[in-house]
Amino acid sequence: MLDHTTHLASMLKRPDLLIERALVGGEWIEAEGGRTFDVTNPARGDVIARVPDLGRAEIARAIDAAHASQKAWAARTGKERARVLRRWHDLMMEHQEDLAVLMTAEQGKPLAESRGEVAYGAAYVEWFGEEAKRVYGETIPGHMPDKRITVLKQPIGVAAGITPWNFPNAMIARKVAPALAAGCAFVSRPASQTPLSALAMAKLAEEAGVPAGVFSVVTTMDASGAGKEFCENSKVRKLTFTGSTEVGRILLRQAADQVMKCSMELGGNAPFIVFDDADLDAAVQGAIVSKFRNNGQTCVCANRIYVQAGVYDAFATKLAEAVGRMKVGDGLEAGTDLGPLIEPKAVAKVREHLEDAVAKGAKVLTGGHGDPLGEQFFAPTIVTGATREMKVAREETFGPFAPLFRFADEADVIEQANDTIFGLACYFYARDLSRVIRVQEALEYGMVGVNTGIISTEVAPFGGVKQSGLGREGSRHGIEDYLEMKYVCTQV
Ligand SMILES: NC(=O)C1=CN([C@@H]2O[C@H](COP(=O)(O)OP(=O)(O)OC[C@H]3O[C@@H](n4cnc5c(N)ncnc54)[C@H](OP(=O)(O)O)[C@@H]3O)[C@@H](O)[C@H]2O)C=CC1
Ligand SMILES: O=C(O)[C@H](O)CS(=O)(=O)O
Repeated sequence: MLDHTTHLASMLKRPDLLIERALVGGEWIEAEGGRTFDVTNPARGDVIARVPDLGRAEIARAIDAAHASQKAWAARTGKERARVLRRWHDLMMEHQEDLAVLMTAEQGKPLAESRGEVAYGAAYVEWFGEEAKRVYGETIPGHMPDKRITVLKQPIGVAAGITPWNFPNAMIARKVAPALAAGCAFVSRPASQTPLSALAMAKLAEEAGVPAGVFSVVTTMDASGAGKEFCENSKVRKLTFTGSTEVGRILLRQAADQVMKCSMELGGNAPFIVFDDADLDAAVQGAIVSKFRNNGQTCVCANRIYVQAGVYDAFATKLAEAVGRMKVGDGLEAGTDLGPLIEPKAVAKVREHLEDAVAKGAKVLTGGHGDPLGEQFFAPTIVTGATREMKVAREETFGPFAPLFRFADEADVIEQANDTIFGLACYFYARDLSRVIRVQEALEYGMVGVNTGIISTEVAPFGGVKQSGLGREGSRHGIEDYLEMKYVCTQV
């Protein structure tokens, strides 16, 4: 008899990558008592998988296995760990299509974006495989004739990660890869909406030679329970989280009891600024990719679009024309630019920000309504006349809603752009060199796109300031969060 997985499995070259088990200590297990939760396709609403709903006892078993296997993994040379990570990268790319189909099925993004995300996640694995060979210590000239000083870098031990649904592959790769490269072991708890990508990645990691216990994936509906186990279990020495600032605060409070090392990639409220000397066509393309990638469901999306008065109308017209050409649809269907939002509450957030803006004087230029395809689809929307009194000026929309704010001059827009508790990404378009230097220095953000709307890459330090997070992921800096520094003073 056909079951709920049949249709999706039939789309895969490797149907065994559609996994309904959790990976705990090298074993693929069901939950105690067979408890499961459904994974649904946000475009169609159908159940595509049922995965184990683990409890804290099973999560603790994964942590125990990580603790038991970590020292042997750390004892391998960086070169040996690099070889395993390279193989994992190669397997992810070899199975890019299957991983992309699984991602679109569970998250909804267009297949082309899913393919891109798989390559992006694999790039982090490749990058940190290379970094595994470059964990350098240092020697320091002694402070006394009979003293010798060295500094060692050693893996922190067991790391635990909680990741969101919006990038179900890359957010895991961006954490697991540096951890394994450093010699740590890792327990991953993916978002309940999108566990399939993580489980498939774990299968390929196993095939690449990651030893049993070094990388576990614990699926559970009890996000809070998983977070508490990670923060309270004395075997865990590192917590890494990507998600909302609200949940980040909860985890930081919980982690404080063990003074646990934390990395936090949290919410954003990115300003996208178009000065009157900008290349308007380039700015429109940058706004499209920054605002509508993943249907606006990224922490680095343009959330507020500021346009200088002299080019406001021209920019608005061009942007509306470009947005009008975007196709809303099922991510698995060719030609789709914008899939469904992840769940009904995400559509409700878009409607809330739209209705609030209109009530406070904004005008809908395009969109502003749902889509006949279903309740989780929403038309890409632009409003003009946005002001700082509106909710969208202070809160992350996380959807296809583009408010255009008009500004007078540089000082005006810098003040508005920085008037937020967030500080993750920002973007601006200008061609005057002095202005570019002044503005990039004045914006209070961890990442700045200058004449570009897409900045994410494994070679650069990704992260925010203020309440957008702690630490950096990617680049040569990203591995430091999984290392401890040890100072050795030797009497000679
Ligand atoms: N910085 C970023 O990249 C992201 C930012 N966001 C922001 O967060 C908002 C809400 O999105 P949402 O997905 O709900 O983000 P959340 O922060 O609520 O969820 C992110 C992850 O944290 C888990 N989680 C939720 N509550 C807890 C808890 N108490 N302890 C431990 N883990 C927990 C979630 O589990 P589960 O989903 O299973 O409940 C999920 O895996 C978005 O609108 C956006 O503003 C969201 C995603 C990514
Ligand atoms: O969490 C996110 O939104 C991602 O970090 C954005 S990106 O790294 O894919 O740009």
